[in-house]
Amino acid sequence: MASETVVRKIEKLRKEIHYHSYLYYVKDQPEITDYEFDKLYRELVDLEKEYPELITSDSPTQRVGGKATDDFDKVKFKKPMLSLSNAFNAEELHDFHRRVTGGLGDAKVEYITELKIDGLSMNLVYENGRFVQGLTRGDGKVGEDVTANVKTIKTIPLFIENAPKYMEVRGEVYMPRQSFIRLNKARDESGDMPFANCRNAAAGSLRQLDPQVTAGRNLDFFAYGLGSIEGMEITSQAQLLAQLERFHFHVNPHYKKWNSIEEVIQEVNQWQDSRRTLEYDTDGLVIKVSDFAQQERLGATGKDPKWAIAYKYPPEEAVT
Ligand SMILES: NC(=O)c1cc2c(N)ncc(C(N)=O)c2s1
Repeated sequence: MASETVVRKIEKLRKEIHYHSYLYYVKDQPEITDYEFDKLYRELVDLEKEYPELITSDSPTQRVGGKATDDFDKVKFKKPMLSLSNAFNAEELHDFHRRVTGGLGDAKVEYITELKIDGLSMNLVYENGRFVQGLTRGDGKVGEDVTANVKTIKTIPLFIENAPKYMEVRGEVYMPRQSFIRLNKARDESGDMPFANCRNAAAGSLRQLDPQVTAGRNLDFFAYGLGSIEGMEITSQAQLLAQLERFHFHVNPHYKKWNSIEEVIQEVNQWQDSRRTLEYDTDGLVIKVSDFAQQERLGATGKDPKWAIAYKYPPEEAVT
């Protein structure tokens, strides 16, 4: 039976490895060498081999631990995942603004803009800080349980310090462009059909039946929202993004706050071309009323929230 010192040693190693993984994969600012990291990891693997009863699902050694499955369980969301209505030009953004100010009795509105990532939306469930379940969006009411595959995504924290009792984090799983190009080259060489775009490649990689295959696809995740939550008070989208960063999630850095729809329109125009320099595909910008109380007041019609809209860029001409 493991002694108290072994238990403490294992917990210390896990915390260190989680932290250095965050620095390496999320911040891209490692503080130790790969050699030192590998030594810590090897030490934990050896201790867990010696004391298997101490292995927990949130240990960094359990990222690629799941077994292959032949289908995914379907799970009902506590809080449905809404979809976004679209705007395709400035006039439609003015219409959105008129609806928002009308619905808020002309109160002052702060907007926040975030890049719309071309991937697949996910719901990640954390209980007392431990990652316990990853669900695809599905139809917004029922998602598919792809937990074993989600665990292989290195920027998704398996354990969060000072987390609330229950928290659902929402965001986008995506495949960086460089990984997409490498994957299609390998598929071409092995005679497999190439994926049409990054989004299809991410969806195909996440819905793999074998987590070992998913682990090799270099998927990433941008956190941007919350599902059901207990034990944490957040009052705005801007505050939420800052809190998700403090929880060590990968948060897309290009979010900005604005006090007028005219500034939002300028931001939308600014990204029209410059988004092509990013390392991942985007298909627009998401514009949200930042204040959560104002979001509540505006509510949602059916599936679409009235406090957010997606501005969509025309699809890029496919490179022939
Ligand atoms: N369907 C949705 O509600 C969203 C979809 C997306 C997406 N693909 N990328 C970014 C965000 C965001 N930052 O809010 C959202 S929100």
